[in-house]
Amino acid sequence: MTAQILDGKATAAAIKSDLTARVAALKEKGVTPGLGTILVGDDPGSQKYVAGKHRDCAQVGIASIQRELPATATQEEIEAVVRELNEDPACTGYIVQLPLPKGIDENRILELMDPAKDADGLHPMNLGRLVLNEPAPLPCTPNGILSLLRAHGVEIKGAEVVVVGRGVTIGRPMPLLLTRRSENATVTQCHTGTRDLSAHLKRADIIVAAAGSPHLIGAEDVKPGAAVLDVGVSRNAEGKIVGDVHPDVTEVAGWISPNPGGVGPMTRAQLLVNVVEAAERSAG
Ligand SMILES: Nc1nc(=O)c2c([nH]1)NC[C@@H]1CN(c3ccc(C(=O)N[C@@H](CCC(=O)O)C(=O)O)cc3)C=[N+]21
Repeated sequence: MTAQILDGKATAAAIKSDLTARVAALKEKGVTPGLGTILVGDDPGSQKYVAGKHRDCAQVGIASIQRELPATATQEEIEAVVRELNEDPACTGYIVQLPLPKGIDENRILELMDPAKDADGLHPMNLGRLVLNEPAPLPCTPNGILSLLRAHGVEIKGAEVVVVGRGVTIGRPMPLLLTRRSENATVTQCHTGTRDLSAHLKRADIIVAAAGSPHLIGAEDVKPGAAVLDVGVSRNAEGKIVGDVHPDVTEVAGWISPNPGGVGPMTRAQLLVNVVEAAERSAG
């Protein structure tokens, strides 16, 4: 058996085409959504992701507001830019590209953001709302994963889902989204402290691999027919993306997200969704 592709590129393109119409409708009401990005330092990966986000914005008609600071920027300098975007009416949503350089208090920066402009869904207020089942912008990668599964008709309701990883952007919020009544999945969260990862993986109908550990998951770990989402982004010596999922998994899985071309484009599409929804809320 060869797994069917969870095509993030195509699904993201469909989301963007829907957003293009919504942005046009907002503009007729006199509202232009604007996405701000704060990029600190010169990590080539981060520069590439941020550039991709602005390319997406141009495609759907969202204005771009780019702020770049050197790797030597101080906590105060970064906070000043956060305050500036909080005040800027042209900026309807923004993100602080993570990770920030060593020595910067990331959580303090995130707390300073206006939660109404939090395009990533990572502000503590919005993560709290997610825990409390209140409406809030949702974290982009977990929400992008759900959109990708839905778009391909993969059943989430009642599924056994194993999430590998406990990072703030994916691993921690992912189970919160999956266990809402609207999704009704059963979730096992695995991490580096898990005793027998393979035993958990073998039971999964859906695997979300967000450990950042190259080729952690092999064909022998996967139940035939399972849906496997490869969220890992490690890089090899040539700078090419190496996922958490070994290529052999294609032979046993029912569904697999390519990497690149799977979850990455969905993350970016979901970011645009958050920006447009925030602008629609403020337009009434
Ligand atoms: N505040 C914040 N929000 C984020 O959402 C955030 C972040 N910080 N820090 C880093 C991670 C990583 N991330 C990716 C987004 C898109 C692709 C993406 O589109 N990847 C392309 C390939 C790009 C390539 O070839 O390098 C793909 O998978 O097809 C990848 C990774 C967002 N992140």
